[in-house]
Amino acid sequence: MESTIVQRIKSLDWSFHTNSLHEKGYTALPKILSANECDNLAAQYTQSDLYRSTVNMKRYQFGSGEYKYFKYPLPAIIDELRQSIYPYLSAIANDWMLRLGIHKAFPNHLGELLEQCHQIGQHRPTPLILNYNAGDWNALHQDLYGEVYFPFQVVFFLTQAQVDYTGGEFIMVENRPRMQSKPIVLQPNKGEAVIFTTNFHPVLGTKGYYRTTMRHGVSEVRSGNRINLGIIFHDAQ
Ligand SMILES: O=C(O)CCC(=O)C(=O)O
Ligand SMILES: [Fe+2]
Repeated sequence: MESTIVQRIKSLDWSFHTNSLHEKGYTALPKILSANECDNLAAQYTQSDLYRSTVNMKRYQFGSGEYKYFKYPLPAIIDELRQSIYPYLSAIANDWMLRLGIHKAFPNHLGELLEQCHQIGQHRPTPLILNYNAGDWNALHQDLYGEVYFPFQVVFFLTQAQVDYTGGEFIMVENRPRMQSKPIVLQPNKGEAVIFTTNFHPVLGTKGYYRTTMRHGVSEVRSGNRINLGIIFHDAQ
């Protein structure tokens, strides 16, 4: 992959992905990171000076496995991904707020959103790298971290299903008011990504838009090692 991150993000079919986010609350992106970029990010898992904290998932009953939150300054590739994807999503986020009658407008640039986070004491970076071995899993959850939050996040798959690991499907559950929940199971390839709602998804009903809430997690890894990069846009308290 010769092109810059900005060029790769720009060349995505944003009208397709925008539609898919509106319709389903998530969208699966094609390969964005090269195998080499994935390997480098995964190999940096043990480089402790890059991270501000390490979470043992079992200890907090979040599932089983381990993840680490990056420190500022973020590695350049993560910063570029986060900055370049954000503006496409802030436009959709603003449509969602209008549809749901929520008086909230997200700025067009990530820097301004982070500024809003800082003003209310949310200073800590949220991009993270997750590492699962056989038997590990991630309980259904949301990544909100404070009063200011951005309604989308992105997860990049740094290892290859059926080669590096088996099991470990990416799971989303859409909770529909007064209806049974919708399960969504994805197993993207290495270098691919999924954009999904952090909290809720506006769905058009007979009386206008209503919200469903979505949670995400990971099914048990049956064998091997699965490493993913999560990009959350808001800073944490
Ligand atoms: O490992 C995964 O695919 C789940 C990652 C996750 O929970 C996140 O990116 O917020
Ligand atoms: Fe998460």
